[in-house]
Amino acid sequence: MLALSLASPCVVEHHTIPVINISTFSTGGDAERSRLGALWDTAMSSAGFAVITGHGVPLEVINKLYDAASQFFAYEHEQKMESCLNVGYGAGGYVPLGVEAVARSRPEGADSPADIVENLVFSYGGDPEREAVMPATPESLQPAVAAYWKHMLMTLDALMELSAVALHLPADYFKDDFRDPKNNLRLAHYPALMAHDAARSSGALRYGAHTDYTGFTILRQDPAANGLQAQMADGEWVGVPALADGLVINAGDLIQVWTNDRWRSPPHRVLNPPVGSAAPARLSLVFFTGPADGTTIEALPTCVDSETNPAKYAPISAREHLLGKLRASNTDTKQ
Ligand SMILES: O=C(O)CCC(=O)C(=O)O
Ligand SMILES: [Fe+2]
Repeated sequence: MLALSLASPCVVEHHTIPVINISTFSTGGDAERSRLGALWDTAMSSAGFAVITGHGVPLEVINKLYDAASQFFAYEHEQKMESCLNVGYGAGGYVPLGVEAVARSRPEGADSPADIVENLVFSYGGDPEREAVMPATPESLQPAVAAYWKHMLMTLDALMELSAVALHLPADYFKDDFRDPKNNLRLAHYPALMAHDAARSSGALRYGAHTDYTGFTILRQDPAANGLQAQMADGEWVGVPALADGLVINAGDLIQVWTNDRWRSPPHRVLNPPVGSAAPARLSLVFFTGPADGTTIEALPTCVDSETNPAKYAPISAREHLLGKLRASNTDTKQ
């Protein structure tokens, strides 16, 4: 089917990102669960991206985090830097503009400029005792992170069960590996851009082309400012719809390795709005997920066959894999 690009109205796209309503997965009978599983398998095998609706995360929970994060990013630079660990992206806390260059995580992007983004990152559910940094203000931030995280865990459980059904594995196949999952919440603020902003003419993107490193990413794309594009297997870049009631899901590298290339970890990027017109700020709520650190990632039993489809990757622990990616993607790689 042909569809007009969201990013550029002049470009005709040959692919589209599937939108899947998963509301009947938990309550439906076997036939309905298999139907959704088949849709999921097709989405992850082709685009590696889908937009889910009917996910059950209340809009109020999403909006509270969006509002609290917006308040944080509106603070003066000095105040935000009080939450910065100065160790690059990956350790938690505030990461100012100029530090992250995500495209450097791929060999073809080794010389990429820094992304036009600042981040606030959490790794432990917003628990002030465990987070490396939990900003004291705005006061609404900590409870908003904790509530959002709780709903992300429920969404993650549903996605892993849906994936098991899609791959013809027992529905609880991933339960043990996700009892103590390794998740991160990245609040990503792409500042408003002036019509002829210097960063834009230097070739920098809001977020350079990359793949995500671990399991599924659950992304709340700003409904007021799209810009996310996914790359299809034939090289075409396709706009990912920013639906107010949708969550964008994409498979990360560990999913591709785990499924022995049955599912794709697709490159994706956040384009700048066209030069010449001012662009509003954009705020993404990005929840990266993955199995427990010690999980060995090797071809799932339904994705490998010693004769017809041998394993393509050497086994690797989830932790080793993530550390390698993080080392490559900070502008100061010594950190
Ligand atoms: O902000 C977005 O839309 C995408 C962010 C992203 O790709 C990421 O955080 O890995
Ligand atoms: Fe990403």
